[in-house]
Amino acid sequence: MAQIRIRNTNERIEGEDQVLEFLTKQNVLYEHWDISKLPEQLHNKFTLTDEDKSAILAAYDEEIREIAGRRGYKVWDIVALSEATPNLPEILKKFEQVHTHTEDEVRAITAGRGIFIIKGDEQTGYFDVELTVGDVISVPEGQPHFFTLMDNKAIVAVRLFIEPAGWVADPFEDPSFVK
Ligand SMILES: CSCCC(=O)/C(O)=C/O
Ligand SMILES: [Fe+2]
Ligand code: NI
Repeated sequence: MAQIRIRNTNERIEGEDQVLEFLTKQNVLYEHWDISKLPEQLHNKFTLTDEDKSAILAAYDEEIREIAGRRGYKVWDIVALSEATPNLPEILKKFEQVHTHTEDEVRAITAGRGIFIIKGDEQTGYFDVELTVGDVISVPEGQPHFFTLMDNKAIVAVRLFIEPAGWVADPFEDPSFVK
């Protein structure tokens, strides 16, 4: 279950209802998928074969098609990051720049952990969403954010897109943001 840390105040928000209420107020979709649907051998696997990726997409086919139908996503795939990922530092450098997308950024975490740092409303400022397995998040189009890994340095997520071109990030210069 996700936990929130508001960067300006260091306030933490925990608990399903409180996290859902906070993220909903910030226009960030937050849902859950049942992690027990994932074949056990994939629960902590971060270097995935194409068969592994197909098995994850098959395990969650119903959930994928339901959210895709509800929110208009057309394509989906798997992203897996770990210390075994070639060029991980370069990949993370890109993800760790504040950026926006011209469509929702939808991620369903199926293994590991990761943090989305999202620009909230004027009063809130930037907040961390610490995601774990089963968490599903959608950062709305145009909302400034960035992503980084947590201490375990590994994550697997289902990504859903409207645009077949997939992941396109537009850098967002934010003088108000200090890392
Ligand atoms: C685990 S999802 C990788 C991060 C990503 O795709 C993105 O756009 C971050 O903002
Ligand atoms: Fe992004
Ligand atoms: Ni398990």
